[in-house]
Amino acid sequence: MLTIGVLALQGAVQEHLDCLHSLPGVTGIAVKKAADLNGIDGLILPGGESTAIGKLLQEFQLTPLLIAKIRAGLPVWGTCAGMILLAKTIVDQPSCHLGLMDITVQRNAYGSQLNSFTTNALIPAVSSAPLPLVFIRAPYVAKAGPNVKVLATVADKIVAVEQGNMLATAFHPELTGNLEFHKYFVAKTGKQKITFS
Ligand SMILES: NC(=O)CC[C@H](N)C(=O)O
Repeated sequence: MLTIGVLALQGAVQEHLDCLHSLPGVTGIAVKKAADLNGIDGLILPGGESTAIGKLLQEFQLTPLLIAKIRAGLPVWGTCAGMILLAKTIVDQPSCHLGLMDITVQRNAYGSQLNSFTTNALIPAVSSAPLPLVFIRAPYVAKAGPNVKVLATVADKIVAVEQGNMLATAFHPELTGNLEFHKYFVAKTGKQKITFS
């Protein structure tokens, strides 16, 4: 059984847990405090509001611990606000949060909540069929370093990236009913014991 944590300070936590629980051989747990990080095989940083999540990480003294665990190789996947938390640089902001991924992100890059949209894209690394992508006050990657693999672009903007043990998507696979991205991340935890049909 693989255990995947979902950072549960704010945002779309339950939606990710529901997706994880629908995968055979996978259990999802809500991560609220340092002790919850023990024994997890991977961690999802959900969408929500990156400033709020960043503040709560500081308040609960989780920032240095998370940085250390991810640097040590803990597989992590940031969705939307989670992508912003992972970024080394945030456009027009003097500081970052975890600052681990070699990407520059533009927050709210598509406008306000009203400009949220859904589209489909083929992401060959993840699935042979086009995947539904939901963008909600989403960021995009304005710049990616040489060690960053671009997994997906939409209208020439980078929206999914991978760097070693880190995966980040500007969109929300947990809101689509399509589990391909969750399967991809679970497989990425390195324990390929699980093969999904
Ligand atoms: N859906 C999301 O996670 C939105 C992210 C949010 N706009 C932020 O900047 O933190």
